[in-house]
Amino acid sequence: MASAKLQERVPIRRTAWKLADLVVLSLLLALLAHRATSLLQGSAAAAAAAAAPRCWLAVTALVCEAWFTLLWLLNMNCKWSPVRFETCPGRLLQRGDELPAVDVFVTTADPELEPPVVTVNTVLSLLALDYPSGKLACYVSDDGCSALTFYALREAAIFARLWVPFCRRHDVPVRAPFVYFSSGPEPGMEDDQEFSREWTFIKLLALLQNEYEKLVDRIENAEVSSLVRSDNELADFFSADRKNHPTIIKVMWDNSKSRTGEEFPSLIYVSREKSPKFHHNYKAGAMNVLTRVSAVLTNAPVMLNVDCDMFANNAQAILHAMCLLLGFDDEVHSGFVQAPQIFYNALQDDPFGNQTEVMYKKLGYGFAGIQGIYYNGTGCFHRRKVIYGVSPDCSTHVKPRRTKGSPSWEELKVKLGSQKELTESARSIISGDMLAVPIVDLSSRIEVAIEVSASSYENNTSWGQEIGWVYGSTTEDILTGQRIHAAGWKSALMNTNPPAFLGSAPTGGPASLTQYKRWATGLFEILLSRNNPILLSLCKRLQFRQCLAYLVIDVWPLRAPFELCYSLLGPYCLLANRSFLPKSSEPGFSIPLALFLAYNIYNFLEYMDCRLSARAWWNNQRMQRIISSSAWLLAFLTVILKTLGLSETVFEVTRKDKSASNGDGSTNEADPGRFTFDSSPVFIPAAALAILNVVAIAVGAWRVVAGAVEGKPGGPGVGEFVCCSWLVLCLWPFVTGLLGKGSYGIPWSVKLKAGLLVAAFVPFCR
Ligand SMILES: O=c1ccn([C@@H]2O[C@H](COP(=O)(O)OP(=O)(O)O[C@H]3O[C@H](CO)[C@@H](O)[C@H](O)[C@H]3O)[C@@H](O)[C@H]2O)c(=O)[nH]1
Ligand SMILES: [Mn+2]
Repeated sequence: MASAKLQERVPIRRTAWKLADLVVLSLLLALLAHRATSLLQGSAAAAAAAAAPRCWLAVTALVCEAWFTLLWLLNMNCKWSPVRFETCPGRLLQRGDELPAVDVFVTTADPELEPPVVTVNTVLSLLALDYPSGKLACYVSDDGCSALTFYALREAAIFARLWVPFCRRHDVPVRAPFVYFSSGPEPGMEDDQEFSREWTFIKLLALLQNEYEKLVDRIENAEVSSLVRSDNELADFFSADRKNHPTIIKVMWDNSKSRTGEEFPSLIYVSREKSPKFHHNYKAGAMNVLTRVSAVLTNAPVMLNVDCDMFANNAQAILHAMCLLLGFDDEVHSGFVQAPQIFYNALQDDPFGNQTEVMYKKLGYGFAGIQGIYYNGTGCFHRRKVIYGVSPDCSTHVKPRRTKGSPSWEELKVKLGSQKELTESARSIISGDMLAVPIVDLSSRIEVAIEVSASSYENNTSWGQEIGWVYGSTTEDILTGQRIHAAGWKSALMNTNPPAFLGSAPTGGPASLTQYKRWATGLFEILLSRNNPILLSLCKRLQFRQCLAYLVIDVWPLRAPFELCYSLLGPYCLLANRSFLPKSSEPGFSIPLALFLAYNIYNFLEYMDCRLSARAWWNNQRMQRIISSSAWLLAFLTVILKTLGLSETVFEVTRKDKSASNGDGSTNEADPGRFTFDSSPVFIPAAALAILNVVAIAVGAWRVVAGAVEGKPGGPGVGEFVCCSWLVLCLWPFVTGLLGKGSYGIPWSVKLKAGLLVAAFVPFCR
């Protein structure tokens, strides 16, 4: 086996980075020490003078700085020992072994926010992947219960009959039609072929392009209301209310009916039952239904899940994943295999700070070196048995009795629910090897599939708890990944060139901040739940360092109050004529100065290390301040309100732009990189912070000019001015937004509320 290793785990050396980590850490500690000693001296002096110590300003600063130090330590732990994995799919093919079947899940929820053309491209790219057609099945979950999505997929299935064989025969690199047809024929593809073959190829290509354009045209101009009435297959949608309807499952294509040479994987449409009586648990609920439906239909031992906007960008994606699923001596090393989330519509220099590339390369590889990369919700291959809550040491045989920490077969049956076909399929998955034989005739099993997708099916079972995708957080991916790691599994980061999948990142202020708010909300829900990493590490098998690594992400919403507090200190001091940092004349001044420089240089170098631009660094560090004072802060407050029973958290679906149909990644916005606003409350705190800092600088500067500072030794110095100016630079989109027009301007309602917040703050600065 060693001669033909399918994968290699390569530790990444980072000695210089470790030193830099320690430099920043020691500066943070020096700052804390300086703060603590001057606090002690201050209170001693106050005691001697029998005056009440007025030290709360310094105490606030100390608490925040202690928090920042803790965060730095958490980050250091996470990044300390990164690894990457190399995969060799060529060897997999050479081995000629049989490959395990894969069930592919695509989720969509709203035909308005997620245009069906986008979903269709994703599905086509997956159907055409390099993998035996009989071993792949694609399930599309439609939480929107949309006739249009159904119609689009049915049309796509017809197109797939031409598309899939074409892609495989001509080894098309990217198999999402919109990418292929927008990039023109691959250079070299026709070069070395004879003239006649080239000519037929070009003719075929023209035919396909024409067919694709017709497909897009049909989808975009479909008259849904008349279709539902005239088309028999669409009749189910006629009276369907998306929040209250029975399950609709249709086999759009059954591969076993393919003619030889024209095979392509089965395609199944699933719109699970919705009923006002049951919470549907958003994407996690959809994934659990897909898991059960596929269990009774094709029951593949491996499941791949992608969001509807995430097309396969590397034809060998599944083969690479197989290298990691099959390539370890012990399968515990790859409970799941996650591909990085990379974006195709990425705007230059990441203006909205949501391309997360540095996060992947620094934190993601760091996680990979501990217990494994986090599950990211999309582009991930799961072992089905892992999803069934099986722990690594009980995986080869279903024990009749309980073995340490793992459920017995009887228990598992209760947990999975009583449906016979489902429990039987689960039994074969848990006890069998990776080569369980798929069931052939799909249409004979539809009734059963409908049964297991009922809203009430999960009552008195463990779905959403110990089995399947975990409920209770709008960031179900991190939560589910944590549960898998807590069961003792490790995970592998799959890094391919070109990237395995590409998705779309939201653009514009409202969409980006809403997405960050949802993530932070979900993360806070995780922290407050019994599935928080600390408990999982104490009571289960989540490794301690992995727990600390998860905390780096999970504490996003908790960072907001600390960062807000700290960013209020500067303007407070300028307004109140006080200071919280050492003066430039004092020896302690060099500590915050060095820290400020070291921290920013460190971050800047990380961007350089990832081959990103200086502009991308600036945009991200700026967005960090904006996100913290808007999205994370609101998420923090929302969850507090939810805990008090005053509000609910919802999964707000991110809008995906339709660039998949026009093919050039362009948006309607004149300047897509410029920050846009709407009247959402998420903008209020950041707008208030921008106004406050501008006012504070004006007041502070006026005092300097009027010479009012000299008389008072405790007044602000350079440090406070730098803090406020830096914040104004970071919040610059908001500063210009105060005067901007249209979507580039902050709406009056937001400005008014922000103004009121500032007015409420100023009286404190006396
Ligand atoms: O009720 C719902 C809501 C959402 N979705 C699907 O969930 C996916 C992710 O939703 P999206 O709005 O695109 O969220 P993003 O912020 O882009 O997604 C990231 O964050 C989510 C967790 O917050 C993860 O689930 C995703 O995989 C991850 O890409 C999409 O395919 C949706 O169709 C459903 O199926 N049902
Ligand atoms: Mn998305």
